[in-house]
Amino acid sequence: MLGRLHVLTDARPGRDAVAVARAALAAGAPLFQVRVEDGVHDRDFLDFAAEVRALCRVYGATCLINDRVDIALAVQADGVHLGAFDLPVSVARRLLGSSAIIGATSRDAAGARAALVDGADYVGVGPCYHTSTKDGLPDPIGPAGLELAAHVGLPAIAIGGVTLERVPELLEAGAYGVAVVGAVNSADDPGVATKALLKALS
Ligand SMILES: Cc1ncc(COP(=O)(O)OP(=O)(O)O)c(N)n1
Ligand SMILES: Cc1ncsc1CCOP(=O)(O)O
Ligand SMILES: [Mg+2]
Repeated sequence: MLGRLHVLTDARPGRDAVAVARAALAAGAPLFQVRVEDGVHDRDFLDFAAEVRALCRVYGATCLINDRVDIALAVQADGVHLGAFDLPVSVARRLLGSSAIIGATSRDAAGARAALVDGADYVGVGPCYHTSTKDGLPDPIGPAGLELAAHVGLPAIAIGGVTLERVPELLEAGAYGVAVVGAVNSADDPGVATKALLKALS
C-alpha cells in the first residue's frame, strides 16, 4: 500500500540529509523520496540515492527517486516521482516495469486525469501553500485547488508548505497523504516531527 507520509530529502548544503532520513525512518516514515538540488553531479546523486535506498531497506520503507529513472534503476529503488519536464510516465513505466511505483506532479484536475490515463500510481498535487524550499513555483492552490485534483481516481499527495497543523484541512479536501521537506528536515527533532505527522494522517 502506498505510504501516506512522503518525506523528501533536503540535500541543500550544510544539512545532514542522511541523518534526517535515519531518524525519520526509525520513527516510522513509510516512504522516502530522494530529491537533490539542481546541478548535483550524477555520481553524487547516485551515491546519495544508494545510501538512502539502503536505509529504506533496513526500515522496510519505500524508496522513490525524484526525476531520474536511470538512478532509480541503478539503486533498485521502488519507483520514481516525475514532473512535467521529466520522462513521461508511460516511458518510465516501460523502463521500470509494472510493479514500480510511479508518481506524477499535477496542479489541477486535468493534470491528475492525464496522470491517471498515463498509468501513474499517485499524483503529487501542489504547491498547496507557499514554500521557501523550492523557487519558481506558481501560486499556491490551497485546499480548494487540491480538492479538484484529489477526486479523479488517483491517490493525491499534497505538497508545498505542508505543516502538521495543515494536515487536517488537506485530508478534509481529499488528500490521501502529504509530502514534506521542511516539516521533517527543518524540525528540531525529525523523529518527533515524523511521528506527529503520522499520527495526524492516521
Ligand atoms: C510527491 C511529490 N509531488 C510533487 C513533486 C514535485 O515534482 P516536480 O514538479 O518534478 O519538481 P521537483 O521536485 O523535481 O523539483 C515531488 N517532487 N513530489
Ligand atoms: C518539491 C516541491 N514541489 C512543490 S513544493 C516542493 C517543496 C516542498 O517543500 P516544503 O515541504 O518544505 O514546503
Ligand atoms: Mg521533477
